[in-house]
Formats: sequence, structure tokens, C-alpha cells
Amino acid sequence: MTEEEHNDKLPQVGEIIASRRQHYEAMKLLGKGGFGAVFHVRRVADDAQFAMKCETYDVKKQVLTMDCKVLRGAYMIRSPHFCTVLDRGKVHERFRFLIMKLVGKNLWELRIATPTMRFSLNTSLKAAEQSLMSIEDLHKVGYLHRDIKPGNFAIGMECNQEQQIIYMLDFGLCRKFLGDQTHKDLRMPRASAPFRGTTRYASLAALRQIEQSRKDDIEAWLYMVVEWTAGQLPWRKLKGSDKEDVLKWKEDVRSGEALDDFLTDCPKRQFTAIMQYLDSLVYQSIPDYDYVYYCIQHACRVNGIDPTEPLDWDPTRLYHGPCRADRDKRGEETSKIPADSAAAGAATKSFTTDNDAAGSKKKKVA
Ligand SMILES: Nc1ncnc2c1ncn2[C@@H]1O[C@H](COP(=O)(O)OP(=O)(O)OP(=O)(O)O)[C@@H](O)[C@H]1O
Repeated sequence: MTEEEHNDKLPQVGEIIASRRQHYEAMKLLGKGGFGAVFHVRRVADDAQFAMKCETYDVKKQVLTMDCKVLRGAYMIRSPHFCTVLDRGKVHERFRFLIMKLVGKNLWELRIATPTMRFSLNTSLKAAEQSLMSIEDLHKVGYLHRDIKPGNFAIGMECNQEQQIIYMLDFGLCRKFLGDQTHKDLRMPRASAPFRGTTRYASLAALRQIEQSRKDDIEAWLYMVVEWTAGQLPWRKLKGSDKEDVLKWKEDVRSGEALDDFLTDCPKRQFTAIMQYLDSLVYQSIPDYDYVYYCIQHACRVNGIDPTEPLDWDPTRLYHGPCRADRDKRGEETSKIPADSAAAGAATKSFTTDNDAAGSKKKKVA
């Protein structure tokens, strides 16, 4: 199938797309990938705005089912860092779609729009904490992201007063690392795992084509946080295909002058501590997220950062983004709900009230 034929299958701006219950108008293309596209849509009945992720029928690797599973899991633990899914459907022989919460700019766009191409240390550290909470939540649900990068985190919409919340996006490369209900243990690592992710942020293990685990999402997170803070990574000029060279560079920045260069303008002691801690982990390790938060908090303290200091993209409002205390409280509440009961029921209901091929069709996930 040619690209043109593929594009013809996708919605056109202005087209009305129907699910079983609702009609949506495609307003604007937000992004396009190999899987299909994401559109800003309007619900015709009440003008409410959403994002619609479409996946054409001809894609080699289906991603929408994974998006659905992950978002359902995140909904069940009430994580504030994931978009809620409101509807889903299909357009015969063209595409399947998912209607979800509309969010704002991603963290890549926000950084490159700044005059110095970097965030203030205050913003970097606050964004670091929130994005790490989203990774921890994803791991709680049993999935690895495997493509942690700034383009996969976005802020909430200003019109909803949600621009202090960071959302995790794009679960197309996720992999379940825990077994199913009866086999809850860690899955056996494969002897060799084809590369998944984005070279610039990929962990050492990912670049070495070793099976990834929780530590690797956090290692990628650290490269992303360094880029936010320093405004660049030493290997920024290398291409996605230069995996060997990027790997060498990442091995190099573990010590000496290369480490100093890597962590220019960063809280060096705390970021080094995080990197050394991550390097001490193995495939089976359950990361000590609290230790990583502690290092971030410590970096805030020694740099005199106030917990309510505003974010770069929301300079007039004191910061009151989701914090770890809220999360711990939520954790206590959700742990009171027996698994497979109320929360699961509610979540499933919100996902199954509409027709969907992606949900009902049995499919092997990545
Ligand atoms: N819920 C949403 N609200 C607003 N924009 C969104 C939403 N979900 C995704 N986007 C935007 O749509 C674009 C593509 O989304 P997504 O990351 O899911 O697909 P992708 O093509 O696999 O991405 P990539 O290949 O760049 O990782 C991104 O620019 C993202 O910021």
C-alpha cells in the first residue's frame, strides 16, 4: 500500500466520524506516525473537545489495543498522569479509533520554544518528579514504556486549568513485564531483544539489545531530565541509526571529564547518585523510586527551590501539581478496593459501552 492510499484511509479534517453513541468532527491533525494519526476532535452533540487516536487497518503492528490496556490499568489505579478514554469505535475497512482526553503541548515542544532551549532548574526538577511518578504508576500497572522521551509527555490544557499536570502518552512500544493473573512473576528475559525506543534516550541495555526492565525506563527518564536541565545531551548530533556511537558515549559519561560535560548546569551530585544507583540494578530489580525522588528533592533543597515556585510555562500561578503525598493517599484508597471489584467494574464499563474491534479481537501483544 502506498503512503497516499494509507493517508486516504485516515480521517480528513472536517469529516464526521461516528461511534455507536456519538459523532465527532475531526478538527485538526495533531500528529502522524506509522500507526495512523492523532486528531483534535469535537463531539458534535455538545462541542466538547477530545483527542482521537486512529489506527489504520493496514498497520503492521497494532498499537491501539496496547494504548487501551495501559490506559485502563492507569484508570484503575486513578493515576492523574494518563488520559482517560471516553469512547472507541471503527470505520469499516479504514481505521479503528480511541477518543481520549485532549492534552496540550509536549515537553519537547515546550523546551525548544524557550530562548535558551532549556527549562529552569525549578521546572526541570518538578517535571522530573511528575514524569517519574507517571513511570512508577505505569510499572505498578505491569507495563514498561520502552520509549520514554520528552515528546511522550505533555501538559494538560490551560482551558481546564491543567497545565501543571504532566501526562504520559503513546503506549505503542509498551511491554507487559509481569505475567498474567495466575503467573504474576516477572517474565523470563529473552536472550536477545530487538531494539525498541529512541536512540537518544535509550538505556545502555536497550542499545545493547538486552531485554529491558523497569530500570531502563528510569535511565531513559534521566537522559530526558538532563536534556531539560542542561538544554542538550552530548550525543545530540548523532542520528537514530548511530546506536553504537551513542552507546559508547553513554558508557563514557559514567565518569571523569565526560561526566562533567554531561552534567553541565545540572545538580551534579544528585544526578550522579541517581545514575550510579540505576547502574547498580539488574533485570530483576524493583527500583527504589523513593530513593530517586529523594535525590530530586535533595537537588531542590540545595538549590533553594520553593515547592510552589511556578513552572516556566505557567509563570503567574503558584505550583500545585500532583505530588507524592496525593499519590500515597490515592494508593491507600485504591488498595482498599479489592482487585477485580468496584474499580475494575467501573473501569471496564467505561471502556466497553461502545463497539470496538480492537478490544474484542484476540491479538498477541508485543
Ligand atoms: N491525548 C492527546 N491530546 C493531544 N495531543 C496528543 C494526545 N495524544 C497524542 N497527542 C499528540 O499526537 C502526536 C502523536 O501521538 P503519539 O505519541 O501517541 O503517536 P506516535 O506517532 O506514536 O508518536 P511518536 O512516533 O512521535 O512517538 C504527538 O505529537 C502528541 O503530542
